[in-house]
Amino acid sequence: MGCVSSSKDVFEYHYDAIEKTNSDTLGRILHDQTANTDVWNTEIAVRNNNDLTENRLLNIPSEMWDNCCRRSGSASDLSRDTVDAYSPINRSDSPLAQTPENNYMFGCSKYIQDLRPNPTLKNILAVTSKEDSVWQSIATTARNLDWTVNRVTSSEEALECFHKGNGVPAVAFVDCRYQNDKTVDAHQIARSLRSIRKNAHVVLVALVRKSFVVKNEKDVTSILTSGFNKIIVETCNKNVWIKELQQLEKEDITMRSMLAQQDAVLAALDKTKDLVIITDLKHNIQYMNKSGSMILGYAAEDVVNKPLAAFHQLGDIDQITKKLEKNIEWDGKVSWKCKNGEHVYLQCRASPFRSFGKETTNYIYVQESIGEGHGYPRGSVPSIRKGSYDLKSINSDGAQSARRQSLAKLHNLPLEAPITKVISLICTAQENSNDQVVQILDKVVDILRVTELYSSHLKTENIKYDDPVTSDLIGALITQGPVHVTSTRRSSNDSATVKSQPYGLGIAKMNFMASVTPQIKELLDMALYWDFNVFKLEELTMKRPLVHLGMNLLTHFEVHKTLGCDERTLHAWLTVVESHYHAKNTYHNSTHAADVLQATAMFLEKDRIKRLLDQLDEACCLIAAITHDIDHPGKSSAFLCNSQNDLAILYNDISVLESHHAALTFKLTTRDDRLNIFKGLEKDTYKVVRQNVIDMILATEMTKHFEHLAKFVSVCNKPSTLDDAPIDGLTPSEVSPEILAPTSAEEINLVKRMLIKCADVSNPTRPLKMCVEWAKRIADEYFNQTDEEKINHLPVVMPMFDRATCSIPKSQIGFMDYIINDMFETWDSFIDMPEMLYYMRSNYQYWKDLEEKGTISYSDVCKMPLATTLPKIPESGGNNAEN
Ligand SMILES: Nc1ncnc2c1ncn2[C@@H]1O[C@@H]2COP(=O)(O)O[C@H]2[C@H]1O
Repeated sequence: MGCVSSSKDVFEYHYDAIEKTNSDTLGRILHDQTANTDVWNTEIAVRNNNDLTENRLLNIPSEMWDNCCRRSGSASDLSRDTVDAYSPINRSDSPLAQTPENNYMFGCSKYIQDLRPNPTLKNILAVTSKEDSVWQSIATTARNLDWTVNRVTSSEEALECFHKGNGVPAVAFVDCRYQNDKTVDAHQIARSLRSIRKNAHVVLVALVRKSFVVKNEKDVTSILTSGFNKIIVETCNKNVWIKELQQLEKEDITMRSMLAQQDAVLAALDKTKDLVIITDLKHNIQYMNKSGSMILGYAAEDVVNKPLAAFHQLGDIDQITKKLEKNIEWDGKVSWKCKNGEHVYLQCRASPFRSFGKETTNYIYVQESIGEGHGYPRGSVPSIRKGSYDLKSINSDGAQSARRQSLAKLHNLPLEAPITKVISLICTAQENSNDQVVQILDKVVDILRVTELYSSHLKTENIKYDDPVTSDLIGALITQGPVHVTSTRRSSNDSATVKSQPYGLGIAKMNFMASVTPQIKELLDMALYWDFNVFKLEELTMKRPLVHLGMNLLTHFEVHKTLGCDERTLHAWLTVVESHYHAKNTYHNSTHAADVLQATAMFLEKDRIKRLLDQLDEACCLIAAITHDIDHPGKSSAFLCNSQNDLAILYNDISVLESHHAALTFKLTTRDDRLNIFKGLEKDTYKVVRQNVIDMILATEMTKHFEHLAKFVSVCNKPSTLDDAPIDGLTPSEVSPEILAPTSAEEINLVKRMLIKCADVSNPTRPLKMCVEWAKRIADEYFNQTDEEKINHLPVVMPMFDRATCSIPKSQIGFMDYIINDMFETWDSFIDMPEMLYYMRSNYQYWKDLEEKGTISYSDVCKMPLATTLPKIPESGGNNAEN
């Protein structure tokens, strides 16, 4: 007894034929007789024509099938190993299946292993008009093996069983022994059954007489062609039926279960939003899922058997296919051509797939789509794009795939951050753009995705400085944390301890100005001119310029009223604050604070700023200016880090000084009601003030200079009025108000940061006399630091700032070139302050001239007479430079 059945049977049968010479079944006779051609060909035809799905599931591609069948004429060619390896049942045990390439996308062996045949499938429908001993033998054996057996006596009844849908038999035995039996028409049953899709997986067995297979090759062919899977020769031998039924259960029914499972997998592929394409080895598309059709607009028939390259936009598909041909996975972006001529740019992972054996059998392309539960309209690509740009840099291992998923999820969160909106807008723009633009925009998106969006990529080591002094200065200013960390020596005299100086609270008067000398009063009358002489004030007030200028300007801006405190508190606060500036510092003392306050007040007077800021903003700006360097030790943050100062330890080497200035401001102010200028504020208002003041103080940190500047330029550099608007050929009426002055809270914050930053380093834009004085003072402070570093064997942060050798003009030219000039040009275009720019430019020239003359040292500069070199102030400028 034997049979010719499914593709797998062909191999196993073939193997049996090699192995066993003692043939006792007709099947083997059948094989022997037909080993050479027609029946095999017919069998293949049945497979390929009637049951493509099965062929795919069995993982025996037609070329392999062909090869093996071709070889069936010389059975000894086929080694046992090869046959075993091809056998789905044996494959998982075969050496081939256990090779390391199991990492490789391997085919169904795993699934076959995993598969547990559904016990409810063990039911047989016997279709025969005559219940003879052969049928009794089949039925008894089957029931003993736990099969359910039902019998019907006509074709109609048989088809009825399949049409009703419930409990459709897994196996149908059709009696084909009686050629003239009109009640059971085997061909009709087979054809009707196969015409209904849901019955495609039923195992149809033809029960025939021995003479049928021995003599009628044509009839064998015809019965297989009509849709039968197996031909079994009649027998009453129960052992034969046991073997047949076991084979049916283990193989045929298992195969049917797998087919059902594959259908489920295909249905799942059709439900996924990812676009999946499978090609053969020649890169012809074999399968594209529904998402593919939805996104690209093609029906499956449009693409199947077409070369993949026909649906690809750029020529780089070759690069992908070449990788795949070398069995290398490929990950990257692919531009697919849609049916309507548009293009979709998707992140794709292409993998070789090996269904069996050692060779690749297919290539699988999965394009990841992430996002909303939409019904895949063609325009739904933004969600896919989101995935695509997130996934760009990701390689091909599983961990990165997981990361890809979480990134994708992150981007799907309803985050309302402006940057996510921007990215979303860019993605929308990409949809209608050509590839070149898409690629450029992808790069833009990549840049936008970085967290430190506005931090400058201008690193110390990347800047080409004109000279070493500039290199030292700018490098030190824009570098965070400790420098020259090679030294492990600890400083023995950390200098940043907070030293309170004695101060008197009782002197505050309601009318502070009444108590000051006429000279001071006269000077303070000029407090809102750019050429206000703060050094004169320093001198007249015996180094207490901050209290005097502070009272003058804070009352001018009515800060006490805004804060709800009296002038007495204001005065007490200023007194305490000033006392916490170190008078011994040549630069970072209360005169510098007064200078920054004065510049801040001047900026606040500008129309554009007035329009933007309310009184609370003004108060915050003035308070931040007054306190921004409180308790400055006269050494840089880098020095504090290098010397492991307590402050550096407290603030983890991050924004050490600025953090300290801000923290001390609030500590001092709030610890004593008599000087607590915030006491009168509502809790929420206080929070806002605190936040604002801290933000502005921190903004003075020079390591963030380029970041703040870039942000300001990109966000706030718009025309202030419609009259200023005619940019890019637009007339004022054509300019929408949104592109004018900044309005959002964030934009206002940027303006305030820029304001205090400019005030903080405005000294090179002051009248020459003051500019030079500041330059000498800062250089002196730097020299002191260098001296101290050398004495204490600390890393020298700015070695060029050596009292004996340093070129002051060079340091100023460098400072202006890298920090000041661009910043003030930008600021001037925002607030319109020509005198500031005028001084800046003429001062720059002054330093250039000095450098040319070789007047470079600190003492040289000190000796230079300034009066004669003072420039003329332009019309709108100050009038007080010589005070
Ligand atoms: N005229 C100047 N020449 C060189 N450096 C300066 C000058 N003015 C200010 N700076 C530096 O700029 C820094 C701004 O922040 P700080 O006030 O903390 O410290 C300041 C000095 O280090």
